[in-house]
This record gives sequence, C-alpha cells and structure tokens, in this order.
Amino acid sequence: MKIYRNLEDFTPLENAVVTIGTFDGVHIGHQKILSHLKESAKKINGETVLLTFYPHPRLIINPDDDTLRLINDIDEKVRQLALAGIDHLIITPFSRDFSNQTPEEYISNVLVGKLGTKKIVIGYDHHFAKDRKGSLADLQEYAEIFDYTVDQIPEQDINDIAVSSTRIRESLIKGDIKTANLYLGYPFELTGNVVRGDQIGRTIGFPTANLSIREKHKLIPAYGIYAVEVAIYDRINEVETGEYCPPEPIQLAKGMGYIGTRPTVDGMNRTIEISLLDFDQDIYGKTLSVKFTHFIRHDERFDGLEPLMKQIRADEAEIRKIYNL
Ligand SMILES: Cc1cc2nc3c(=O)[nH]c(=O)nc-3n(C[C@H](O)[C@H](O)[C@H](O)COP(=O)(O)O)c2cc1C
Ligand SMILES: Nc1ncnc2c1ncn2[C@@H]1O[C@H](COP(=O)(O)OP(=O)(O)O)[C@@H](O)[C@H]1O
Repeated sequence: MKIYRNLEDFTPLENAVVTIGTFDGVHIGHQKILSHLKESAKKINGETVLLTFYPHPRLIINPDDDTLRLINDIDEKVRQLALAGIDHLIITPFSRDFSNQTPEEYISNVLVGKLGTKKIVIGYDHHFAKDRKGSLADLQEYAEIFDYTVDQIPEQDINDIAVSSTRIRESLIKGDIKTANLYLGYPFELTGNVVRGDQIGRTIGFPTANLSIREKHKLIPAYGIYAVEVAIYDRINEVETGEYCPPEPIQLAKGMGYIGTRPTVDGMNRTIEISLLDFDQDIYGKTLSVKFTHFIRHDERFDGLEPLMKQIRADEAEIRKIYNL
C-alpha cells in the first residue's frame, strides 16, 4: 500500500477504483465495502484508492467537539487498511477550502482531476462538497461526461455498517470485548507510550507499564481488568508517505490490562496499566500496541494492598489459563 499525506502528491491513475470515508474501526461492515472495491478493481484491471480525512472532519467543523470517540488512531487504521489490501491510501486534511467546493468542482477537480476515478464506490447516503450538498445523484449526473461509473452500496449494507460502529462503541464502553471484537473482525487495540507512574507496582510484585494514549480522541473501554496481547515497539513513528511497511515489534508478550482510577490507593485520575507475564525489562519510552481479548472483571476498591494483591494473583491465574501459560 502506498500512502499520500496530501491530495496534491497523488498522480491520477489510469483506472482508479475509489471510495471515500473515515472508516473508523475498519470493521466487518467496512471490510465488506473494501472487498467490493477490490473485486471491482480486479474486473477492470484497476487499482484501489481510499481517500480519508485526518484530523477527523468533525474536529475541523467544530474544533471544540469533545465528544468524538475513535475506535482507531491513525496508525491502527493505516495498518488495518493495508491488511485489507488497499493499493493507495490518501490521508488528506479536511480543510475549509476542500469542503467549500461545489459538487461539480469536487467531482471534476478531485475525483476526476486528482484521482483519475473510473469507478466510485459510495453509500446511498454519502454526501460531499459545500454544505454536504453533493449526493449520489450528482455523481450519477456527471458519470457519462467524465467517463466513470458509480457503484452504490445498498441501504441494508449501510445500516449494517452503522450497526457495527454503534455496537462496537457500546460494547467497548460496557467492557464487552467479545462483542466488540466480533464486529471489528480483529481484537480492539490501544496504542500508547510507556510513561512513569507512582512506582507502587513493583513494590507489590506487579510492575505495571503505564500507558499514555497517543490519540486524544481514542475510545477507552470500560474500567476493569482485561487479558491482553501486547506488541512492544521501539517507537512507532508518524505515518510516513510512500510504500507502507508495518512497524516491526521488538517483542511480543501477554499480560493483564488495567483501566481505572486505582480506588484502592485513592487514585484520582484514570490510568491504563499493563502488567506483562513472564517479563522483566525496562520498557519506559517504548510504544505498546495492546490488543484486548477478554474482559476479566470490573475495577474495585479493596481494603488495602494485601487484598488487592490477592485479587491480582487470582486475575493472573485466570489469564494464564486463558492463554495456556
Ligand atoms: C491485573 C491488575 C488488576 C488491578 N485491579 C485493581 C483494582 O481492582 N482496584 C484498584 O484499586 N487497583 C487495581 N489495580 C491497579 C493497582 O492499584 C496499581 O497497579 C498499583 O497501584 C501500582 O500503580 P503504579 O503503576 O503507580 O505503580 C490493578 C492492577 C493490575 C495490573
Ligand atoms: N512484567 C512487567 N510488566 C510491566 N512492566 C514491567 C515488567 N517488568 C518490568 N517492567 C518495567 O517496570 C515499569 C513499571 O514499574 P512500576 O513499579 O509499576 O512503576 P511505574 O509506576 O512507573 O509504572 C514498566 O514501565 C517497565 O519499564
């Protein structure tokens, strides 16, 4: 997959098969669109192009919007799209200029002029251009003039996509990892850098790597304890342009994930901590990608560190059983 961080850097293709959207989650509904895109491209010997926006359009339209909760950060999304087999990924800032084009300008400048679109795959409810005035009807109106075809994704499939996104978000908020992962088609993940905590962990026999999540708008699952699979990276760099190579982890490990306020030690803020099993290394400053596979229990207040340690030992036993460790 080739990545472009700007529409201007893209050279129009002979046979571009294009779709446009935020694709947050790249879940099973999105994956259906992406397979349709790939099949269509194969038929006309074309290449697949996905145009997405970053930062999220809602943040450009309303910068103070604090309600946006993303299933994927940008790196996670890029990796999932590469796995889905997209040929060209354009990540473009959703600027006012871009969004102020008329439907006709957008079709002729962007779709035809910049991308070389031969087929566009779009949902029946897709809107674009100034004031979201552009619709499927506009795409169809200009199809003959500009020599492209339009594939409309049926309403039922779009509803499925909406259901998937909603189900994933609701499930994560409840801690129902099983349902979230079912709709995602892969395990939900959090990516963050390891920062210093209060260093109590090592004194109770469970050192925990404290994660600072990189995406401010990332959806954080319910407080609780989870079984997690962790990939440790030296650092994941910013998404670069050019041929995409997924970053190589320096190590893989399994562990216990904790999300909560640490009520037992009168913690004030939410922390995300990972205690890795059969692991004893300094990983401050490293980047962790944490895949959530099972929910174990809710966050609880214990009467002191002794009962908390006893419970964490029980959590560990349960997680070892899950992973056969
Ligand atoms: C598997 C696991 C389960 C945990 N469960 C709880 C809990 O139920 N209640 C709580 O107050 N803290 C819980 N903690 C958080 C501990 O209080 C925390 O790891 C400890 O205070 C160390 O903090 P530190 O990272 O600042 O060193 C849990 C931590 C782990 C790794
Ligand atoms: N098994 C392990 N799981 C997680 N972190 C570990 C482990 N072994 C060693 N470490 C290191 O110890 C640090 C956590 O120790 P801890 O006493 O909990 O301090 P802090 O409060 O700074 O997180 C981690 O950031 C990591 O560098």
